[in-house]
Amino acid sequence: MFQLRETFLQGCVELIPNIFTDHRGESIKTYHSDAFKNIGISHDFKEDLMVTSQRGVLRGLHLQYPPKEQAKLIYCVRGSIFDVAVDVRKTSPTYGQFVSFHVDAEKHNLVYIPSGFAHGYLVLEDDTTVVYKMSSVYSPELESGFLWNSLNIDWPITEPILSYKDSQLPLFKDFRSAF
Ligand SMILES: Cc1cn([C@H]2C[C@H](O)[C@@H](COP(=O)(O)OP(=O)(O)O[C@H]3O[C@@H](C)C(=O)[C@@H](O)[C@H]3O)O2)c(=O)[nH]c1=O
Repeated sequence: MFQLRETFLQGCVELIPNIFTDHRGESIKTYHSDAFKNIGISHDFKEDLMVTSQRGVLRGLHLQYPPKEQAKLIYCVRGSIFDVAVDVRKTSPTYGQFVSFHVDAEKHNLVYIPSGFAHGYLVLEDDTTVVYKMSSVYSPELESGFLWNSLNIDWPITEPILSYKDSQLPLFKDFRSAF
């Protein structure tokens, strides 16, 4: 039901869903609990969020700490993003390493990011709408993160539009992971 594309960061994967097309349009299943279980993703997802942003907006890099850590399933329903996941699992051999994806409403790809990763994205087109499923509810007191450009990520922008909160995040080198 989903084509799985693994990355070198264990657990962080891209998924390509089947697309059913007929003369009326198309149908795409973005989530199926048994199919996800078969590829090792098993969550009782607790929240969905739909976020629209303009081109040049960068959100991240964010994570939420235990006991409300969040695995995320991300896709675009309109437009496209440069999506980044950074491994912050302290015992991981790939700690501090990252992977990026071009997530695009026209490609219909999805990205699954386990907990223990920081996440962020740059919006590539005006009126891009991103949908996330999250495995825990939003808990602002457990939010953490680090500055978007404090790792060597190849962001295709030099002066993104940031929230004030994101502009004040610490550098990655000063960030202490609780994972
Ligand atoms: C993320 C989030 C925000 N909010 C509210 C709080 C605030 O008023 C408004 C905007 O919040 P923020 O500025 O934190 O939103 P934003 O900067 O878009 O934060 C998001 O960034 C991306 C990269 C992620 O991975 C998400 O998990 C989340 O951290 O929305 C919720 O109610 N629930 C949520 O899950």
